This record gives sequence, structure tokens and C-alpha cells, in this order.
Amino acid sequence: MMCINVDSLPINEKIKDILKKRGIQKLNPPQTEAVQKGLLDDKPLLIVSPTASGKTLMAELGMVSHLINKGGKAVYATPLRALTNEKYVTFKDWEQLGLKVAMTSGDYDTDDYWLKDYDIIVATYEKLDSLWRHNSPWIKEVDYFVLDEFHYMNDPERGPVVESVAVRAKRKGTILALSATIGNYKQIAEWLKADVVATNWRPVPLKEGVLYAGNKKKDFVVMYKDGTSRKVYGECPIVAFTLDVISKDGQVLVFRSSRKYAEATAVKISQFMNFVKLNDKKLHEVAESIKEVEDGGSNEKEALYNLILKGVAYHHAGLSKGLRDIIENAFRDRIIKVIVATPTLAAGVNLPARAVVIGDIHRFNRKVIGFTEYIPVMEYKQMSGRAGRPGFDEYGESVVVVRTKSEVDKVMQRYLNSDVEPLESKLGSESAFYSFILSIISSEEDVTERTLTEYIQDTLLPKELAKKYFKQALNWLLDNEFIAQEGEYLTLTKFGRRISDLYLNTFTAVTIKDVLTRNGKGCELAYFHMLAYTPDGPLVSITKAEEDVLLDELDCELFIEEPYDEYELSNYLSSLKVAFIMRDWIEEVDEDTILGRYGIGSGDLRAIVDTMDWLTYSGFHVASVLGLEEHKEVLEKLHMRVKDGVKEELIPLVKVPGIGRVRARLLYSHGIKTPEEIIMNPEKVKQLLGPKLGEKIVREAARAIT
Ligand SMILES: Nc1ncnc2c1ncn2[C@@H]1O[C@H](COP(=O)(O)OP(=O)(O)OP(=O)(O)O)[C@@H](O)[C@H]1O
Ligand SMILES: [Mg+2]
Repeated sequence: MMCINVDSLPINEKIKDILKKRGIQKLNPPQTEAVQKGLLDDKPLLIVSPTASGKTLMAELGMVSHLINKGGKAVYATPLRALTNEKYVTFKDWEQLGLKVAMTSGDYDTDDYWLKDYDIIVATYEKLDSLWRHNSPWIKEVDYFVLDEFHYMNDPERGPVVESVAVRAKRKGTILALSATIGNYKQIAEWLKADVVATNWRPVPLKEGVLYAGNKKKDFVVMYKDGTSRKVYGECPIVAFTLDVISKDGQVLVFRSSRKYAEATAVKISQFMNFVKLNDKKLHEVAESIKEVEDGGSNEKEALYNLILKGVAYHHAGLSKGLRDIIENAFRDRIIKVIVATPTLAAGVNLPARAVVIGDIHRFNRKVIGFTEYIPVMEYKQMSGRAGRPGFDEYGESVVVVRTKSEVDKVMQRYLNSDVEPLESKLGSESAFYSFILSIISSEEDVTERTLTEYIQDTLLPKELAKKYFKQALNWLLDNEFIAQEGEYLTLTKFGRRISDLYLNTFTAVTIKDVLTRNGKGCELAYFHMLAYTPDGPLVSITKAEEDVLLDELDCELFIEEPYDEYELSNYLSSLKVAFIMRDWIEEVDEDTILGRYGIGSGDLRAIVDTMDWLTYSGFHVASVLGLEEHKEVLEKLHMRVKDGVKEELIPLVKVPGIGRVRARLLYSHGIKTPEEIIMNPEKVKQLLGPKLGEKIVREAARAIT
């Protein structure tokens, strides 16, 4: 295909300069096709092209031409916060055109009024949904929507909001949907009323293979899709293949289905890295920086320190962001040679390598404990697609590890020679469907039953299922006082408006309302347990041993009785574990003790605290909108303590930015108990926190009290 030179594009010269500064002289085939299909003329498009095939640049060209030619605003929606940050940094370039770029995430209970002056806004799908619900004046100006990683529509948890955003975005402006893996892209393009660019073109060709044990003890065979094969030698298949690639100056991403497996495989590989040429000086620097990370646990840092000295690291959501950033950057800088990760990495961060090893094609099913299932083809393609770094490797190589030769053909057939699954609606669950209805009533004007029916017909839900659900949903929302009927119009009640603004799942809201109205004041554990046990509550894994012990440790009455159902009971107990973690956290138990006591990672603790920060805040607002004063007070205090994990007396101090639970306790134990006292004792503060930090804290304290 003839590729268009950047110079001959019908775009503003400044845009061309920015592209050239990035080293982009001409468009690649999918980008060329997208331009030919109207990318620069505001045409709605669905792009289905492999990893690293330049979809982000298409989005930038689409957004920038729209803004220059038509004004308005553009939102770039991504499914993960990690991706939001990465895209935001890329889009900063366009400020040279006078466009203003912002990113927003997290806090849902705001209409982000400050965004009214921005032109390009990077946000998660949830955040965009929440902004529509807040009817902020500026959101109506948004008329260009990039829907990135659109295959997330198939994700059971995140899928509903992706679909719900797509249904509304295509009515409000031009959409540009991007993905590497959509099976039924013709049907999806029709549904989105968009033209489609579907291609397998990749900047770096990919060789897909299967890795299995040869006929001698230490030799292993890589069998490729095209029937060719090659041998590797070593301790086990993963070590043999990984060392082979590294010895040719490549880097390797190894995917394992669980954190434990990932950590174990990283240790195993590290034992064979001795005779690989490594940049020891740089590795030492990276290992030292791991030690300095504030939000990491000491066991994690210890383990990673030793691995990184050998050029190896593991990576999963249990690690804090600080640790993950260092590992990702050291890999991008080609200092670390191997990362052993769980599949979450494949979905998120842009981290290519010469070779990818897929260690497991089974994974544990989240719902039925102990039950394993095959990973979807889509997940296989997302992982294998990471192989081949543009600009470094002339080809990428991905291998699936199987035990025996007999499995080779099955894996070839199921993964290497198969298309990805079709995208299907995930709105068919009650909580997703009810939330969808609520978000329409919250964000659109003059909503009648007919309006709602039109929106529902416009989803990918099978029509008859949608009709069945619709009646039931309306009655449920009316009975539970989320909405009211005024003539033919459906409006939010005060309670419904609050729930919608808080972005709470409707069943979370009903649980909080029922429990708080039925009970008098309870103990802290009871509130934490109630919140954790809702659909929005944080999930934490729990062992059989823990399940038996947890209930014995219970020293106060919970609001919710133990359920009979086996599966429900394990959820109930996992929420009780979250409650214990939270109580330790606000009692100022030190972080390492918490990580050790509950067997969680620093990233897990961060995620639990962030979610419980939002849920205690939401619980406080539900209690106040229901006029439950007693519960309101308890939840307000809990909320103030959760963010930083402090006892009540430290609440005034942690209000000062830069003062967390450790520094607050240090100041307090030296008699400095409020921001005012910080300002009155600057010397003592500098002595306690060090001159530079002390100076900053005194300034922040002065700002905090004005
Ligand atoms: N025409 C081009 N010429 C050279 N390099 C390009 C071109 N277009 C994009 N790139 C570079 O190639 C890389 C592709 O990254 P990009 O994020 O666009 O991939 P993607 O298609 O979004 O992949 P994923 O499916 O992982 O999201 C980027 O570093 C980008 O700068
Ligand atoms: Mg992308």
C-alpha cells in the first residue's frame, strides 16, 4: 500500500513539524487508510490493527484536525488509569498549537468545572460517564470521542461502561474506536455507524510459536505457525528460551497466570543469569532506587533488589505504582532484560520486548474458586502482540509453553490459528443495566420511557432480553426511590441524584441505605465490612486458613449476618478481611506489618485504601441524604481517617499536603498537633523533618489554614 508522506498531508504545517520531531516522516499503512477514509474530516472510524501499529497517532490526528477545523472539545477515553497518564504525556505536544491538554481521573463526585478551558481531555470511561451524569456545562461542548482499547467491552467488570459510553458518544459527536483485537469488527462498525480500518499490518513482523519438551532431558523445541522449528537448551522451557533470546541481546516478557507463579519464575530465571553479559553498574543504580521507593513494602523491595541485580524483575498489580514505574522504565531503557508479569501488564502499559513467553493458557476463574479455564484468544493476542520492539527488533517472537508434544496441535488450533472472540454486550447483568438506565436519566433531558427504549435498542444487548429487563429495571428503580415518574417524564429523586453523582453501583447504594436505616450506630469494623461487602467493595484474596480464623477474631457485632451460601460466605469473609485491614490502617499499624499480616502487596493496600476512601465518603453522603445523623457522624470521621490511615487526633495535621501518617505522628509526639502549631514552631519542624522538607511543610501549613 502506498503510504502518505507527512509533508503531503492536508494539515497545518506546525502539526507536520511536531510529527517530524517525533521521527515520523510518513504514515504507515493503517494510518494511510484511516486518512483516506476521512480521519482528518471528522468521519467516525473503527480501527482494528495490531499492537504498536500507530493507533495513538491516528487519534491525535483525528482530534487535532477536529479541534482546528471545528472547535469543540475532544475526550480520549481509556479503560485504565495507567494508560491515561501515558497518553496525557504524549498529547502535551499539541499545546504548541495553542491547544490545552488535561487529564482527569479518580474523584467521581465532581463536575471538574476547571476543565471548561481545555480542548483535549484524557479520562477513563468511568470518569467520562460520571462527568456526563454531572451535566457540567462544558461537557456538552465535547463532540469528538476517542474510545481506546475498545475490546474492553468484553470485560465482565469494565465492559458495561465502555458500551454505555459508546452508545451515548456516537449520538453526541464523532467517535474513533481503537483496538488490536476485535473479531466481529464489521458488526461493531455498523453498530457504531462508523467506517472500518481492519488490518494485520505490524511495524515488526511477529513469529508465533509453541514451546515444548524435546526428546532429550534439556532440549526444547519451538514449533512455529509456518511449520518451521528451532531448538533451545536449558533447565526448563522458559529458562531455555529466555536465555536464548537474551544471549542475542533481546529482552523478554514472560506472562504467568498468578502473582506467585510470576515471582517464582523470576527467581528461577535469575539463577541462570550469571553468564549473561549485564550492565552491572546500571542494574545496581536501578536496584538502589527500588530501595528508596516510599510506597513499597520491605519484603517486596528485598526480593526485587536481588532479582534486579541479575537483570530480572517481576511485575503485577500487587506492587505499588512506585515500584512498577521503576521496573517499567528500566525495562524500556533495556537495563532489565526480563520481566515476569501477570496478564494485567499486557492490557495496560506500552512495554514491548523482542520475545514474549506465555507460560500458562489456563487461569483461575474469579468466580468459582479452584476452577481453571482457558484464557480467551483475545488475551493471547494482547500478550503475543507485545513481541517485537519497533526500531530495535527486525521481528518479534511469541511462544506458548505446553507440557507435551500432543498439546502442540491443540494450542496451534485454539490460539495461533484462531480469530479473537466477538465483542458482546456485558450490559446483561442487573447491576450494569440498572446503572446504565440511571446514567441516561441523570445525563439526558426530558427522559421518557420512549427515550430510554431508544437508548436500550441502541446497545448490543439482544433485543428481546433488553425488553424483558427494561420493565423490571424501571420498577426496581422506582421501588427503590432512585427515580420518580412525573407525568410521562422520569426524573431522579434526591437520593437517586446523590447516588448517580457519587457514581455508586445501584446495589451498593441499596445495601448502604437498608443497613443504615435498619441499624443503630455500630463499631468501626461493622461500617468497613458493610462497605467492603457491596459490589463496589475492594476484592482481596483469602485463604481457607484465614476464613476459619477471621470470625474468631471478631470482637464486635457486624451489621450483616453470615450468609448460608458457600460462595457468598467467601465474599462475606473477604470483606471482613478488608475491614480488619482498614481498622489496622486507621489504628496506625505500620504498613509492613499490615502487608505481612494479611499477605497482600503494597499495590493492594493502596487500592483498598483508595476504594474505601471513596466508599466511606459515599456512605457519609448516603447517610446525610437520608437524614441519618448518627451514622453520618461516624462515617465522616472514618472518611477523614481512611485516606492517610490515622487516629482521630492526627486529622488536623494530615490535612496539610505532604504530611502523611508517619510525619503526622512524628510531629504530634513532639507536641505539634495542629497546622497553627506548625507555623508557630518552624525551627522545631525543620529539625524534625529536615530543613528542606520542614520549610515546605511550614509553607503548606500556612496555605492550609488561610
Ligand atoms: N507513522 C509512524 N512512523 C513511525 N513511528 C510511528 C508511526 N506511527 C506511530 N509510531 C510510533 O510507534 C509506536 C506505536 O505506539 P501506539 O501507542 O500508537 O501503538 P498502538 O497501535 O496504540 O498499540 P496498542 O494496541 O498497544 O495500544 C509509538 O511509539 C509511535 O510513536
Ligand atoms: Mg494504543
